[in-house]
Amino acid sequence: MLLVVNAGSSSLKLAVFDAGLRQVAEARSERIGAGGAADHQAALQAGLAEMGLSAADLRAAAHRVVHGGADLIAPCRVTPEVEAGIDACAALAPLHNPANLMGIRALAALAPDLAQYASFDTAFHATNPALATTYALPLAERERGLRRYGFHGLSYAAILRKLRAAQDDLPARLLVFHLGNGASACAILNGQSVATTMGYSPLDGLTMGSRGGSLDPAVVLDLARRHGVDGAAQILNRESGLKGLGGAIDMRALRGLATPEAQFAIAHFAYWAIRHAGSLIAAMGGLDAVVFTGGIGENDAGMRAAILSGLGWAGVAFDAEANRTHQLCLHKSGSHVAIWRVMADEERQIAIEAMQVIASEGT
Ligand SMILES: Nc1ncnc2c1ncn2[C@@H]1O[C@H](COP(=O)(O)OP(=O)(O)O)[C@@H](O)[C@H]1O
Ligand SMILES: CC(=O)OP(=O)(O)O
Ligand SMILES: [Mg+2]
Repeated sequence: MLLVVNAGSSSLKLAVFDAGLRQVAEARSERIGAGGAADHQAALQAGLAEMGLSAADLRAAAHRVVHGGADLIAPCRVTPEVEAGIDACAALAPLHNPANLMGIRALAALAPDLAQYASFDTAFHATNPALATTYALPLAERERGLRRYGFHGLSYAAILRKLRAAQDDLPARLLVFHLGNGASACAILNGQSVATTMGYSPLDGLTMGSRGGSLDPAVVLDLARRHGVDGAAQILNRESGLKGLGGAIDMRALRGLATPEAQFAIAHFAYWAIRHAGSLIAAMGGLDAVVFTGGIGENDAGMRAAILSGLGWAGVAFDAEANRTHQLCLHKSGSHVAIWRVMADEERQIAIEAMQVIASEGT
């Protein structure tokens, strides 16, 4: 059996797949270190116990790793070198990579002989052209790896897999919104990522739960001068976005608040999703289909309606009743653009990728 570990900064999602890629168990723990499990190792142990499994039952484990940098662009076995590579990217994804490493190390402590694999959120965007990934910075800075990478790639890859399974032809120009706690959008042209809203780190792009999305770099300089680099990082990663504007990270909580600030935060989220969509549609030279995924994209009909209403100019016409009742197909008949709601499926994607690596090892 294959254990998939999706370790977040304060959460741990586990899923277990059998050799036929059937999901046979899952467990989720939240608020690690803040009222939940004491640490990731305790959460892992509790999760395995909840699923009635011990480390001895497992054939392998596979992890979501958010930032793989320029080198880690394909799923692989976790070796000391790979661990060092993940560690080297930790400063670029401070909410994610340290937690991903904790998951890997916690499991290694429980089961030292277990084969572990990693899949990278950045890998899907390795097809972006240099024009899209290059920051117009001096060569010496670019050579240090300052460039756009993009994230949520496991979710985007899962969407393509599901669309391919459901229909013969992929739409040529596909815009996907992954709207969860972290949020991004991606332009997928002929099945390949060509542009995405996140950049060097998962801070860029859309308004998010506690990250503000795109802003003028001079704002970062100002924050760093006033609060120091660590203080600025704290503000940008944990105190901005919906939390900074509306007082709650969580979209459901924000909708419950119903204050003018909360309303403004929700409107800001939709407005910037539409603005960034315009840029992504331009990068593809038009639009044939839109997909929503992630906790907000899948469940918040009001947010979908707000974003789709702002994309009428691109030929998007949605069926309000289908949207309100969370159908999988949301376009009006006659819409030039198809609109679908697709469940995020990062865990199965990680399992599939790990199985492919295992098969290529011939073990
Ligand atoms: N029914 C719902 N209505 C509005 N927002 C929702 C709903 N269900 C979940 N969400 C939002 O989805 C977000 C979490 O998305 P999710 O993809 O689970 O996050 P993560 O990035 O941590 O995996 C939160 O803002 C949460 O409030
Ligand atoms: C990359 C990223 O932002 O991930 P998440 O949505 O899980 O925070
Ligand atoms: Mg997520």
